[in-house]
Amino acid sequence: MTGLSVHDLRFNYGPKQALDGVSFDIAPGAFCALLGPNGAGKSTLMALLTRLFTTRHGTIRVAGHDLARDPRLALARIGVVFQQTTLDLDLSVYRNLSYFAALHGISGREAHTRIMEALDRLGMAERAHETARDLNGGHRRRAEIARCLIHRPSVLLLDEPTVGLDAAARRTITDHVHDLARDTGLTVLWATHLSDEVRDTDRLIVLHQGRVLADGLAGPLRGPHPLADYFLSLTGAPA
Ligand SMILES: Nc1ncnc2c1ncn2[C@@H]1O[C@H](COP(=O)(O)OP(=O)(O)OP(=O)(O)O)[C@@H](O)[C@H]1O
Repeated sequence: MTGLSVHDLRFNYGPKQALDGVSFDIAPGAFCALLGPNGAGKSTLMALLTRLFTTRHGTIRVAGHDLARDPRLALARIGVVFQQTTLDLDLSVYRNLSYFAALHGISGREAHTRIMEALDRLGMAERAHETARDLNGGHRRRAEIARCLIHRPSVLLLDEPTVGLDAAARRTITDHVHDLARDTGLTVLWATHLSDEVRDTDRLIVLHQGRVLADGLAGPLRGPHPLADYFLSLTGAPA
């Protein structure tokens, strides 16, 4: 298994149990939507997957590397898009990506090739020399996703990456990331509370109050019902 594997993960904020025995395996090249209402535990899970938080309860394996035992190897295989933008708005798109490449020890011609390849994948090559501040929200997000690809990760983690974007920009970004999983074998974990971002062919994990309530292909799970109705019936919360 070279994708993402989580086993019996538990995490507490003091007396508050945010994750209560979360387990799943995501195969390489799969697009997995992590659907949960506010407070489900999505951000806590992302924080554990990126090692912002640690826990003694449970295991995480990234591309076969145990995150607790081999953090450097595991983290090197991850690309992350956080909820809040982390671009330097005063730099060009290209400089944002070349700075990130340098942090990963990639420079010169190799860095240039990877940067342009990544921007091209996200339909952003023509905007390489625009200042990040001048981009709209959707283009900023695409630049951030391109930046995540520079070090050629195996697993891409996105924490509600479409928050604040309009419907067209949300659609473009979800399409791009689905294409990435299909074309490059990248394993994707896409946290969202919006059921319209999930396709029937996606793997779907429903998280609620720190527990996995459902895990499978989205189409068969929802059956004849719209996904939003299925989600409501499981969690009592709208999506
Ligand atoms: N620093 C904290 N201290 C105490 N409780 C917290 C803290 N951060 C989160 N929680 C609680 O842990 C639970 C999971 O929160 P988390 O932010 O992981 O959920 P989420 O699914 O990401 O929600 P959202 O979509 O609102 O970001 C919630 O009940 C939340 O109130």
